[in-house]
Amino acid sequence: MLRRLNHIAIAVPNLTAAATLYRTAFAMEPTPPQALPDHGVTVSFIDIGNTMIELMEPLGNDSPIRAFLDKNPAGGIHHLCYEVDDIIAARDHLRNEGARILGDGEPKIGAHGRPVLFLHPKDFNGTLIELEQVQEKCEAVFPGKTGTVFPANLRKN
Ligand SMILES: CC[C@@H](C(=O)O)C(=O)SCCNC(=O)CCNC(=O)[C@H](O)C(C)(C)COP(=O)(O)OP(=O)(O)OC[C@H]1O[C@@H](n2cnc3c(N)ncnc32)[C@H](O)[C@@H]1OP(=O)(O)O
Ligand SMILES: [Co+2]
Repeated sequence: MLRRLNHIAIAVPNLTAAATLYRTAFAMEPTPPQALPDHGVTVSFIDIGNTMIELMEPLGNDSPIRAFLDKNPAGGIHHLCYEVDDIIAARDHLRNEGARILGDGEPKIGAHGRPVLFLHPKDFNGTLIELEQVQEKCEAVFPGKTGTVFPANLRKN
């Protein structure tokens, strides 16, 4: 079911400081900050070739990463994002296997303009998992919305 690792997400208390760290320490250029109010985060991505790093800062009072940062004030690895061919088929299979799908169970458009879902970390060895549908099937899940917010420099397919 799983294809490539799309990104590793790191929750950070300050996105500007984290971007500066990656720029100076690793000579990598993060994408400009992208505010995603529907997800309660502001993100920057760093393409390292075989995957991406997602730096995330809380946005708004109800940010889903707020409690995580309260427990890890300096930041930390927050989730892994795997690509899948068909997010609805993956969700239904995982639900049948007993996994909890977070939120209302319906995919939302993620940072790359593709449908995403999250799986409860307690069902996956303490690891929060994001599933992201690969580009070619997006149109079937969200007609007309494919690629609307996906930065051209991060398109893989
Ligand atoms: C930018 C868009 C998108 C993309 O396209 O890339 C994103 O990445 S958005 C990223 C942010 N969005 C989300 O994380 C959505 C899904 N997350 C959630 O629904 C919640 O964060 C959560 C996973 C249900 C946790 O809820 P929270 O209220 O923060 O904590 P709880 O107390 O309910 O946690 C229960 C339990 O789980 C442990 N936990 C929490 N977060 C993580 C984590 N990231 N990794 C591993 N474990 C985690 C938490 O410690 C609790 O454990 P116990 O203390 O043992 O009870
Ligand atoms: Co993510």
